[in-house]
Amino acid sequence: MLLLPRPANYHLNCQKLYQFLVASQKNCDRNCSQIVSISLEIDSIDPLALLEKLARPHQLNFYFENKSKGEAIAAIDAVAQLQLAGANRFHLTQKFIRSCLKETDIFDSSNHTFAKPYFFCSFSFFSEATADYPFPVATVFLPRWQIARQGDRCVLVANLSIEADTNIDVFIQQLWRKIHEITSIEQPENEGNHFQREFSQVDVSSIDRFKQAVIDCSELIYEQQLSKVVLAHAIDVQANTNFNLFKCLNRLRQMHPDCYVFSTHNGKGQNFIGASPERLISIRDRQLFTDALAGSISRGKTTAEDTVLANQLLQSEKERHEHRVVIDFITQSLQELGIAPQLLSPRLRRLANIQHLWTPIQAKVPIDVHPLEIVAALHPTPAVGGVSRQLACKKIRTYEKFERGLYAAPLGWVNHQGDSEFIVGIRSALIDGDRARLYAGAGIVAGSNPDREIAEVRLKLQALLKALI
Ligand SMILES: C=C(O[C@@H]1C=C(C(=O)O)C=C[C@H]1O)C(=O)O
Repeated sequence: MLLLPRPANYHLNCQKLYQFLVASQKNCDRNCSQIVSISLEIDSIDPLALLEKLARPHQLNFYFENKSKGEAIAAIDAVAQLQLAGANRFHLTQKFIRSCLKETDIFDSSNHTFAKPYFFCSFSFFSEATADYPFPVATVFLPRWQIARQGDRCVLVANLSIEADTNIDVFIQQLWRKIHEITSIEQPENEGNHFQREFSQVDVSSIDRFKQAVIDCSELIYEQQLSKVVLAHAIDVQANTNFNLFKCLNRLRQMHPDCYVFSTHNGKGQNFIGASPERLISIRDRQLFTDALAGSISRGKTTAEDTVLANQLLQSEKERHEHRVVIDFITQSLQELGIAPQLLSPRLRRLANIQHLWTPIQAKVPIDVHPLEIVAALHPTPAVGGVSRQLACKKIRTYEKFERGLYAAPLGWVNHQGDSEFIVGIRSALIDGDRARLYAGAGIVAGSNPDREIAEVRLKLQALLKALI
């Protein structure tokens, strides 16, 4: 007997759902449960507003938005999750996804791109992290609640566990209640003026240390031991009140509409957030897109100044070399996986405060190559690591006196049919109550100048800081 009426603003055939649940329950043994993934179209709501309303401190969550593409997705709480340490993390994540899908029955009444099971993943830059870093080296989860908006269409996915003795009437009743809660969420009012918090800021290690590292690495490059290494810098910000994550994310998406705004929560109180311009992979129907993004210059204050700077960037030997190294690495890594990449024409990626050299790369993915195999092969590209990869990573460990953690690492999702989207977690911060650690880096190649590299890093950090305070 269903106690709550079915809300009018979504479309679901109750009888079919009932039959699906009964059939799915038959797949449960006495001692094991089955996951049911139920998707339905609902009236358009803001996934960030839902995240704000439903996120709980002890639960995992994930948020991803690209405003210019009109796509946003929030994933809240986990029905299945895996947290890993160690080198085989991409492969083990892939195995986890496969075994989870085997135990999942799918009911989709929406036919929406973001329907059916999606797995949300975050990885750290290195395959080992210091013990006190708050995120594991790999996290993957199938969310209990997922809401996604694409254009003006919105889909809700509930991934729930069903057991042999689950009462299906009660199950459906609880589902209705939750859907009712979700669909009655009020949209937040548009934030007015920036609320200016008081804060102090310190460099995690000194600027002189960063500049010395640039000089030392330049020598290694001169000696041809390395051809590129990306060195990062971090600042610690202490505010007078806790950071309001949702306001920060809202500002990030307004200030950087053409970036991927992201946030992931570890279920223990810390969030890793940012606005990244860099896509590691995007796969839809086996069509892969990836970005070579490296080589930077600031934006001009006037159109004329902006054009002068853009031309300077396009013509700089040093910046072009820094960019070329990334293209070569991506091309070769994809070829080694049996994928034939096609380079699109090089262009500028113009962001609010900075512009980059950008070459989009596309390819067809063979049926037997999983998105996480591509992530494993590409990470870290020389846009955030260096060449040779192994030596560059060793030097990064030597020169950077802080844990990179999730900074510059892959973060994204894989779905039930092998579509996927991963970005590189740059222009990012680790938020912990009233404290934030902000990260940014710059590529060092032959001809790099320590003062200019630190200026570039500061430019990137300032853009992020502006959204947080
Ligand atoms: C490493 C970062 O950015 C990378 C470095 C760039 C450069 O040095 O020109 C440009 C884009 C990114 O590939 C960062 O923002 O932290």
